[in-house]
Amino acid sequence: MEFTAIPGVGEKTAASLARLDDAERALRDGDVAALARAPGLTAGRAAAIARGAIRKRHGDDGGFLATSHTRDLYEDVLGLLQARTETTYAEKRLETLFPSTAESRIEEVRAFASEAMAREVDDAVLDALSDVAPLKSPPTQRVRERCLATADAERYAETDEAYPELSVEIVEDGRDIAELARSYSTVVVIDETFAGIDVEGDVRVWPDALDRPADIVPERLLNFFAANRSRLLAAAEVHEAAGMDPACSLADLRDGLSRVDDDGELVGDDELTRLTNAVDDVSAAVSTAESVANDHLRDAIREQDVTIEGTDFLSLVEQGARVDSLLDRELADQYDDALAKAREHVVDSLSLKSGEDGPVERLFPTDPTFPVEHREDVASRLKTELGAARDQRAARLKAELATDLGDLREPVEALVRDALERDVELAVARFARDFECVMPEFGGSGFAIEGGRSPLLDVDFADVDPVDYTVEGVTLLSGVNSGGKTSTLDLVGVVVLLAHMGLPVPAERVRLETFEELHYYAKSQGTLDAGAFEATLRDFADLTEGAENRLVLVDELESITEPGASAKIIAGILEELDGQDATAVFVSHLAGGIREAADFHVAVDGIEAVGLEDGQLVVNRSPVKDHLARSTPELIVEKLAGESGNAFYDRLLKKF
Ligand SMILES: Nc1ncnc2c1ncn2[C@@H]1O[C@H](COP(=O)(O)OP(=O)(O)OP(=O)(O)O)[C@@H](O)[C@H]1O
Repeated sequence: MEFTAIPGVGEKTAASLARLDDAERALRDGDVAALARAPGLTAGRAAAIARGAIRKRHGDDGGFLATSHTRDLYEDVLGLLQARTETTYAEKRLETLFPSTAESRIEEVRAFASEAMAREVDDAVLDALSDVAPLKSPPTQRVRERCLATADAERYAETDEAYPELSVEIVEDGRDIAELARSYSTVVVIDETFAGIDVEGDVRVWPDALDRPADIVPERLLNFFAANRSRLLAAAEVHEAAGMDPACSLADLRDGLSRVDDDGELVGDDELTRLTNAVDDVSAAVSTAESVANDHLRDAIREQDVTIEGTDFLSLVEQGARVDSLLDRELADQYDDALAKAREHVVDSLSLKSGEDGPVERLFPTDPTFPVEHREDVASRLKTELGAARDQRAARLKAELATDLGDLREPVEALVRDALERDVELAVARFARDFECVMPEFGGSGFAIEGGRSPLLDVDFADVDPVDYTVEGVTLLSGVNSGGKTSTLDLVGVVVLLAHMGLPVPAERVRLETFEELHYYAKSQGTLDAGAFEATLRDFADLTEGAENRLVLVDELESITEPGASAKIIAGILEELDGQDATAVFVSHLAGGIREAADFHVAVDGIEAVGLEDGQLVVNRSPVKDHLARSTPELIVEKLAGESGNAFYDRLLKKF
């Protein structure tokens, strides 16, 4: 695949994507986590690239979000979905859902969303999901006790790249290999020519070394699983709690993970623990054994009546305190006992097995001496032999575990991905549940919303009054202050955006046209100066051109300039739109003036106050079709006219 063909992907990003193993799959699935593994790509950029790839696949030019306010509204809608995720992955993945004009794309997401809405939202699943994250690659860890060797300079580079954990050594002959075997516990020679070589030490000739990472560096797999332990266990839990079909045996996964600690070291093997402890305890055991022997001898000497011949006594006096011969003669048996006790202590405290205690025999001098001192070279030999036994066992166990984990390496990617994707589905399911959504139907012209409730209102969703609103063609929306005109435009915008994203909408029923563009203009913050007015007018001039089936939502455009001029401008824009088959809703308090200025019959809908209750307006939130709603001042004057006997209010009311 030509990555540069994706909108927004240049040469540099394409090169980065090419370094991924599974870029095409990741682009197809919108797998932002996998894309973000490409060097230099952030999760946000990965989502943008995934969007570009989707657009390209569906032939969508990406023009739906036509104004900055439309884009803001999309961000708000996306935020509501993202707030219902447990994982950062799902948060980013939701960014690959965008309003599209391509029917195939809308259909694709609708199929996904319909399935998602059927998912049960279970707290245990959400709990487990909060600990799931994309699998990470732990940093390369050097392994110092093993090396690779080759006489072939070409294979050297390849091997060095394949095994960054190990030293790769260039050798010329058997002597070089023997030399390496003295420095490393294990030497793996990768050249066939050395097959059958006979040198001392652990030397293996594996010409297929490049295909055997689990044998050569089992640590790689162990570290990977150790680093991802909590993510993997959480993904396993998600599968169980949600009753999903896991990509690998969860029992095997848990068993494998129980055999390695967080540092990638083996755990759970008693024999390895015994050997590891023995190596660590050799010095302490030997020194305690020495004390045991000396204590025994001291007691024995104390209790012994020593008869000493005159010549011996003379010799002692003349030669200094050499008592060895005396000990030999008088306490030979006791000395043997002392050594036996000392050796026994070493064997017992290190839990040595037969075959491992060879050096222990030679640990103390057999000729009687006092105080007894151990032989350091023998103690160190004991430590080296135990260390070698430990390393061999660890290497064998690591290789066995790496083989078991190796079988799980690929499936766990899918295991975690499936769990993360479930979070995306559950976000959609929770959104649909929280805002009582239905799947909209596409067809006809304009839109028809029944029982729509905006999730963006500043009141609790439970307190939002349902709104019915149908528009075909171009219409003005009039209504009392704070009646809900802006909220109605927001509702229409939200419903249309969600529908074009392929998602369910917060309403009882919705039918709508497949729009090409959504132009939404928010209320301007007040009268503009001449320059700003000109710029705004240019913006609106753009509105009069563009895709035929566009939806235009404009909130109180009149505030940009004085009412008379505003009415004319709005009338002019409406005329253009009316002639182009666009759908448009313009919120305005100037319906009368606009009608007068327009050269076609402008439809006016109205959000009406049905009365005043305790000084508060009681509003029917659903716009009434073809009805110019009375304004708040009119309602208040009417109220005063009815309540007080002052004829002024009656006269005033007639002016409305
Ligand atoms: N459908 C609804 N259900 C419940 N409350 C609503 C609904 N629509 C609007 N409101 C409430 O009315 C307030 C005013 O709504 P909104 O700003 O949409 O009115 P408006 O008609 O645009 O006002 P203005 O004429 O001042 O521009 C909202 O902040 C909200 O509290």
